[in-house]
Amino acid sequence: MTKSNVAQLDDRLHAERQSFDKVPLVDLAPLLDGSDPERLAREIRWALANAGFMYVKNHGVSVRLVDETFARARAFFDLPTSEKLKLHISNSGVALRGYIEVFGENTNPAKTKDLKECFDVGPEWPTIEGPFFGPNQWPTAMPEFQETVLLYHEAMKALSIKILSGIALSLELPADFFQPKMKNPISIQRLLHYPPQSGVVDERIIGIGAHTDYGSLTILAQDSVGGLQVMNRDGVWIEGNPIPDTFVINIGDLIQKLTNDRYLANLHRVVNTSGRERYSLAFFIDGDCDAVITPLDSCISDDRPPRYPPITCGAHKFARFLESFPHLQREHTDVATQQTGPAVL
Ligand SMILES: O=C(O)CCC(=O)C(=O)O
Ligand SMILES: [Fe+2]
Repeated sequence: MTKSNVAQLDDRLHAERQSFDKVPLVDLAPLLDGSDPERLAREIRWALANAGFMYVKNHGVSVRLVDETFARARAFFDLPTSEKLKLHISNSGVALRGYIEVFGENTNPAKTKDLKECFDVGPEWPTIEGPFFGPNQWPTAMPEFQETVLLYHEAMKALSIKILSGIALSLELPADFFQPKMKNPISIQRLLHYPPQSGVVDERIIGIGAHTDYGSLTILAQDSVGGLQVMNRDGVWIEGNPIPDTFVINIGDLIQKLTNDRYLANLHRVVNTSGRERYSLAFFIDGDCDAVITPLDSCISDDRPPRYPPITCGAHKFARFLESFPHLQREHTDVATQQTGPAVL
């Protein structure tokens, strides 16, 4: 555990939380087999209100698929940089798909540069329809890479729908609450590689800078190396050490807004001082591009008026991307804010 020198929860967010010294672990079996969804809802409620993070076990995703996706990711990042740069995200026009080199995206740009490289894929979409829907870029010499990554992305989408049903129950909403706002949701499957840092770590360069995630839900698979850290209410970084056969789940800004701060989109970062290469697979899902997020009635009271104005998923997400992608700052397009008939979340 390390005391933060980077960022703190603001006072309003800080005051309402209970502290934790390890990220809670939640068994998804009672949700998936229907045996005790209420107990699960209570566990999710505690985890998301206080940590914004939880490990999940008994998630039903094949270990083989996870292992295979890690193997494909390693093979991809082992390609020469010149090959990877041919698939650079800036080549995909306004669609945010492809390769991002070390320091190419900085998640906490005022404080740190990100010592990571990554590759982003989304739902297959033949034409460019804005930043979140467009054709993917693929390494043509690796057809098995495309096949496995798309399968993994589908498995994550299916799991996210189940977890979101548990989150809905934890908020005393119907299990299918999120469904009408997720007809064609924004989702990104990201593969990440963190080179190790050795010697004296320059605090201005770390694997991924302190940040909150932008969307609704993130499902993270990490290898055995470690380095993920999550902030508790006292400003202490808690290690999110790898636990075999689990995923790390966290919520992003959109669920914090939806719950009027009852649930926390928490700060996290990666520092890889293990001496080994670290790989992770991060899946992000939001709502439909035009779904409007507005605080739930059940999270509003006289003492707690709405803290967030309504915003569409697409507009929020694109604004956050603009902060962290230098190439977007150069070629800014406001296509994400074009909307068609908003659905209210
Ligand atoms: O690689 C990890 O462990 C965390 C990645 C992450 O926080 C992100 O991509 O938003
Ligand atoms: Fe993150």
